[in-house]
Order: sequence, then C-alpha cells, then structure tokens
Amino acid sequence: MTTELLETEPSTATELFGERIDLARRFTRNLAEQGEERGLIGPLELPRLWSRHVLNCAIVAPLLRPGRTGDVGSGAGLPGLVLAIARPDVTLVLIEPMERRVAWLSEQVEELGLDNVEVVRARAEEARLDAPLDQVTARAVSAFRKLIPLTAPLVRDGGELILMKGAGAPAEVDAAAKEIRKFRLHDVEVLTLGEGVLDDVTRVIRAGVR
Ligand SMILES: C[S@@+](CC[C@H](N)C(=O)[O-])C[C@H]1O[C@@H](n2cnc3c(N)ncnc32)[C@H](O)[C@@H]1O
Repeated sequence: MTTELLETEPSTATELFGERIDLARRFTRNLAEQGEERGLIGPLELPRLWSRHVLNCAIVAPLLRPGRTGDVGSGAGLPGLVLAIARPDVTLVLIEPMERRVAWLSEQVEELGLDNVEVVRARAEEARLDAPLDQVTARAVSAFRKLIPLTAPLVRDGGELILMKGAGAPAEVDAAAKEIRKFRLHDVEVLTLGEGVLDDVTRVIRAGVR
C-alpha cells in the first residue's frame, strides 16, 4: 500500500517517546503500509495516523504504573503496542479475540523486538490470565457501562481501569452508575490529556478497582 498520504511526524512525537522514537516510527510505518489491507485501520486514517491514533495513545503512557497492564480489544495495537513502546518498564498483556488481529500483534512484537508484551487470543470475559492485572486499558471497544464487566474482573484489588473515550465520557460515567456500584469501582474521574500538546485531546475514564 502507498504511504504517500501518511501524516508528517508531529514534533511532539519525539517528546512523548524519547529514546524509543525509532520504534514508534517503525510501528507507525508498518501500520501505514499494511493497516488498511489487513483491516486494521480505515482508508481515511493515514493523514492522521500520528496525531489521532499513535500520539493520542502515547499521551496515556504516564498514567501506567510499573507492573502488568492489560489492553482489552487491542486491534491494531492501539493503545497496547504504543504503550509497550513508550513504557518498557510495564508489561502489556494484549487481549484480542480476532485471529487476524492477533497475528498482526504477534508479528509486530517480533518485528519490533518488544520483550514486554504478551498476546492473548481471547474475549476479555473468557480470558484466563495467570494473575490479576494492575491496570487495564481499552480504546474504542464499547460504552463504559458495558466495558466495566469486561475489564474490572481482570484487575487486582487496588488496581485501575484506564479507558480511552470521546467527548461523551462524562455522560458514559453517568449512564454506568449501576455497574460502578456492582463492580465496586471508586474514584471514577474523567481526565483530559494533551491539552496544548496534541491536535485533539485524549479523554480517559480512570477508575479504581477494589
Ligand atoms: C473498534 S476495534 C478498536 C481497536 C483498537 N483498540 C483501536 O482503538 O483501534 C474493537 C476491538 O475490540 C475487540 N473486541 C470486541 N469485543 C471484545 C471482547 N469482548 N474482548 C476483547 N476484545 C474485544 C475487537 O476484536 C476489535 O479488535
């Protein structure tokens, strides 16, 4: 596939990835070259692949604690692979049910030489993990109230959900009152990341898991 339309790398990329910028460039280029034909990104995404996707995910990296973070519904590796590149001190467990997406994720782990990623082919509600996770991320998987039962059971007591959301995040929190109580989430907040840094801010619902 042609990568002529690939967005010029924004200068913020180097700030967000530091010395790991070359890995981020390789991942972005691989996604630009193969993403559309492999059904990972839509045809209109190349001109905004850095700003709307890769950087939008990288801005979340400082929220991760050292330990094991799951990414439910990783798809193309957003945010899971981007976070693994930005945070080599964190192990990312990518939980994705679709075989061809799992194949892509595994290939990228190998190609980029990432030693802090585990790929698990499963639906989140059926995933059998060795140990509870410290945190779980998800992006563009489903509404918060539906994500809670998929993600909270995977997280240890004292861990967190970090769910990437759009402008409707506050309304999603309001709509999830029943699930928040049922799964004993606490300190549920909507964060806005990247103001003045990214073209489009990133919104995150962060919640503690008891
Ligand atoms: C719209 S894609 C988003 C992919 C990626 N997170 C992104 O932001 O580009 C949703 C992904 O969630 C996965 N998915 C759907 N239901 C799931 C479930 N119950 N458990 C884990 N993954 C799921 C799909 O296979 C798909 O890869």
